[in-house]
Amino acid sequence: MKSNENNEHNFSLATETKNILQKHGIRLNKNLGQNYLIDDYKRKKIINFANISKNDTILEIGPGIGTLTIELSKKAKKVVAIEQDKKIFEILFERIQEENISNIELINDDALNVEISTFSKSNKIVSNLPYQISSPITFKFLEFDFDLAILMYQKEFANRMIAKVGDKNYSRLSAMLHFKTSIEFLDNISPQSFIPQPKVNSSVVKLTPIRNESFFSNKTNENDYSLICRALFPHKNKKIRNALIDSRNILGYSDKKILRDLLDSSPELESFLVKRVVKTSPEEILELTNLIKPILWG
Ligand SMILES: C[S@@+](CC[C@H](N)C(=O)[O-])C[C@H]1O[C@@H](n2cnc3c(N)ncnc32)[C@H](O)[C@@H]1O
Repeated sequence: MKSNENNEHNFSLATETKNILQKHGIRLNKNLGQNYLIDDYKRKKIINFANISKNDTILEIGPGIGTLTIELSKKAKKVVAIEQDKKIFEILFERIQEENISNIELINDDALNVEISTFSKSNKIVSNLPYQISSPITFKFLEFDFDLAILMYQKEFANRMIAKVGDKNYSRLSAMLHFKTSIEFLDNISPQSFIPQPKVNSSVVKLTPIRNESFFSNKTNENDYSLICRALFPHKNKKIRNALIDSRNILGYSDKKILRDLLDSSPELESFLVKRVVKTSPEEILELTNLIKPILWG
């Protein structure tokens, strides 16, 4: 077992990465999530998970000095890579020129500010994400029509994405992602696979968007569902009735008694109100949203 684990690492990338950073006098910036992959074995695995062909255009957020980017460009038709850090962008730009690579489009910007039309040039996403933007960038991905995404997140975040109803990690994130994408755990990556070593473990997951959006009917749009999730999940171990009352401001009620009386006077809500949030599936939250909407907001 131990020797297998050791075979699962190959740090040949470490010297190359350190040399590039040293040559340009770069000190990596923790605030930008700059932990660079130095494990060649894990790099190969991540790229293989994406099953890339010459028809694929790959979106990469945070290419850094090109650790994944250059390998991706050898397999894909094109790579669109968005790097926020100007100095790091320049290093990668220079590498691409020196190696005469013509199929990487490199953009120097905050990925959260880049138009979705730029994202949608790609059909696959492969990224070792900057963890500080995990949530907004994941929701941004879900605004366009891609085939699959292979993404690295902080392990705890990945666990919250994957968690099912009743799990201790079941969260607003799990409930929000549930109707939009299927999520598969692929691999764990330990801090030794990066420089500098992060204080957290990482996981690689695969997202496959769910394209049938009929679950959000005219009656209940996604915003209503999202609002109810925002109200429920800060109190996920409480019963729905108490969670809603505690989150009355989110629901637009300042008076506790008015909201409590409204909820208690609605027989159709009765069976929901006594359930614990953590035991309520996304389908049930959707049903609750449908019922509660006319009661709370007319
Ligand atoms: C975890 S590192 C990954 C680097 C490289 N892909 C690797 O695997 O070694 C994340 C990269 O994202 C960049 N970054 C951070 N915030 C960003 C943002 N909002 N938009 C685009 N790039 C960002 C950082 O500068 C850093 O280079």
